Amino acid sequence: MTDLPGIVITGGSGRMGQMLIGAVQASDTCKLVGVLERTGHDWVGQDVGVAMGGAAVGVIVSDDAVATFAKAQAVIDFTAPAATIGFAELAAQARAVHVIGTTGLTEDDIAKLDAAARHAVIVRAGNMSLGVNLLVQLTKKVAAALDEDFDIEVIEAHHHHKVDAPSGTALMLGEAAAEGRGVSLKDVSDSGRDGITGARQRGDIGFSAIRGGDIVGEHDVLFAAAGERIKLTHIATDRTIFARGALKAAIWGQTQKPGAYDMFDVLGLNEE
Ligand SMILES: NC(=O)c1ccc[n+]([C@@H]2O[C@H](COP(=O)([O-])OP(=O)(O)OC[C@H]3O[C@@H](n4cnc5c(N)ncnc54)[C@H](O)[C@@H]3O)[C@@H](O)[C@H]2O)c1
Ligand SMILES: O=C(O)C1=N[C@H](C(=O)O)CCC1
Repeated sequence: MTDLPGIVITGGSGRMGQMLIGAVQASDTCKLVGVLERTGHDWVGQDVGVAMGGAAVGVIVSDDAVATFAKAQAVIDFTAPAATIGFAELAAQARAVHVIGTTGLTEDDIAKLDAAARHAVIVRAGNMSLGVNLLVQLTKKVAAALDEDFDIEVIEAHHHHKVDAPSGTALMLGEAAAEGRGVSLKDVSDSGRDGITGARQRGDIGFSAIRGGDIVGEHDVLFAAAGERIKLTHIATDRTIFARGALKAAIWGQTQKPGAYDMFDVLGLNEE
């Protein structure tokens, strides 16, 4: 039991943080060694089991990343971009695998993570579920099979607390569609339409975001042509699908060399 990889969960009180704590506690492949929250949060200093409304589990929520990461073989991080960038350097110093689910990262943020991955194992994905990662592959294949007579639109829906758009998943799907078409998403991306936008440009990949209620996460990739439409869909109804993928990544990362990885690597979905 004591040889199991020790996991630290950052942002422990969050929607994903609580889901991840539950998943680690229920797992027989890893153990919970630390939980981090931001300074000033009312969970800091409390036993995490008690903070979550149950019995004490012997793990006190901390706001000291250096001391907490020192106990970890893996840090699972679903927080916010600024926090994640800081954690990457500290996880690398602690030689802990850094599993990143945080979305809304800029190109500059990703460059910083790639720099940290020269010395550390980092697994990052905008969506850690098996279903979405399969959908990404399907999207690439369908986009490669169709020409620009088919307009590609990525439509996503999430709960009303979500702060970033397009979602990390929508961007993964858009990247896959662009790759299938042999173009760069940067050159064809069309998001945030409002007002007199002009007609749709042939070859563009469009994004639309819906925010409402408690929607966990829904994604459609629409291929629309004259006379026919194809729609690929993923619907998440339970956040455990993301936690399951993140735990898998944390365990998988234990045997990898430093580098920047994604869930395709973890799930063995990379094509030859
Ligand atoms: N990749 C995936 O599969 C996946 C799935 C779900 C959510 N997400 C992403 O995960 C992130 C979190 O989502 P959520 O719904 O759990 O959000 P949330 O707001 O419920 O939780 C975020 C938590 O991070 C904490 N936090 C922020 N800064 C911190 C810091 N410096 N130190 C410690 N803790 C800090 C907050 O206090 C909060 O508890 C978002 O970016 C979301 O898009 C990714
Ligand atoms: O709830 C969220 O926030 C989610 N974020 C990820 C994204 O941005 O795609 C994955 C789905 C849930």
